[in-house]
Amino acid sequence: MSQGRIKTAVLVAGSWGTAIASVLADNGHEVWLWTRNESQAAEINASHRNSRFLSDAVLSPSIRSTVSMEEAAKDAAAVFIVAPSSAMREVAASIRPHLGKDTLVVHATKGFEIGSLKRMSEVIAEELPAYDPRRIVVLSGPSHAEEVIRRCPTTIVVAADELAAAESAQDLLINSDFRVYTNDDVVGVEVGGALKNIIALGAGLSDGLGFGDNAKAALLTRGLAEITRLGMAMGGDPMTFSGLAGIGDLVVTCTSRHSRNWRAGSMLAQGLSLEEVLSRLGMVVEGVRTTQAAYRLAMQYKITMPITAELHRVLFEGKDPKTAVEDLMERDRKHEN
Ligand SMILES: NC(=O)c1ccc[n+]([C@@H]2O[C@H](COP(=O)([O-])OP(=O)(O)OC[C@H]3O[C@@H](n4cnc5c(N)ncnc54)[C@H](O)[C@@H]3O)[C@@H](O)[C@H]2O)c1
Ligand SMILES: O=P(O)(O)OC[C@H](O)CO
Repeated sequence: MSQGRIKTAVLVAGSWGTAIASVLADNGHEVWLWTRNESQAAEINASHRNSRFLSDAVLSPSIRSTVSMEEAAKDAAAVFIVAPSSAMREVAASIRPHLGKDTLVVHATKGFEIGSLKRMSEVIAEELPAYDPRRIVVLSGPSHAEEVIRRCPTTIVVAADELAAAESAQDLLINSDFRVYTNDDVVGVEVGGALKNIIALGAGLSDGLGFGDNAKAALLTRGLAEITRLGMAMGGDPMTFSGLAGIGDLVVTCTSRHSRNWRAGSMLAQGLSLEEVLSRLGMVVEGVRTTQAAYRLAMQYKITMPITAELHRVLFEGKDPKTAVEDLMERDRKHEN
């Protein structure tokens, strides 16, 4: 069922927010793209470009950018929060005064809050206490902004406890280039989307070290096993990890040249420090913080996550990546399942 043209707000104007704004504009909706950066808003409005994050793309002239949260979110029928996980609490809190009772809230962020280990929908629910948490929608799946903005065929999933909310998000976003499935497993979709970034960092490291295709297939397969173990312990449906937010996103992030997580891993393999890698990329690499969060979640839920644990040692304890792979290969013999 079509909702006709509605006012939408997209927060913030990074790579993924800009790509989602473009899908909404293509579908004929009124789009307000919020950023805290005045020169970025001016560039989007004057030249229809977001040169820092999607340098080759020309944006729809119907996308309007603003630094005013009130202008973006007031009377919006749907608000899409596409902030880095580190900024989620701050951005969600800043919408509170402007959010209508019936506004649809969708988030597309892949990560956990590092201090509390909460999922993003839990953080949003805390910051928007008057909003029905069953209507918070999570958007995830294999989707690089660089391809969505070129209208390459892409499939994603939107999940909410209340299926009607997920269907409203599906209705707003779906078109012939962007196929949107619904799901009711919020936990599985959020956890799958967050944890795949850890494995993508590992895949980049493995590729950077020249370990070849067998090693990468092993990382994806055994990575999916540990994602599924933790995801199920947190309450996710095992089937979700065979879907778009699980294996789908794992494949694209571990194999695409667009992936910042994969690129960060391959740069670490060249001997760059984590600080150098993050400064050279200049965009969010969620897998770094997610490795910290998942390492602690694995202890909390008493789940074995050997790849995550080794990556934690490489990223934060100065372990040599080659030694980490050797240690993974020399673990005690195991039964596959
Ligand atoms: N890029 C993709 O293809 C893609 C696809 C799917 C999901 N995601 C997810 O979307 C989220 C955002 O990633 P991105 O790729 O758009 O990141 P990005 O690095 O391209 O942009 C991040 C933006 O957030 C802004 N920002 C940072 N802290 C802020 C704060 N406190 N307040 C306001 N704005 C702030 C930055 O200025 C920047 O504009 C991540 O969780 C990522 O995993 C990204
Ligand atoms: O570029 P990455 O590694 O942050 O991945 C982006 C998306 O999550 C891919 O689905």
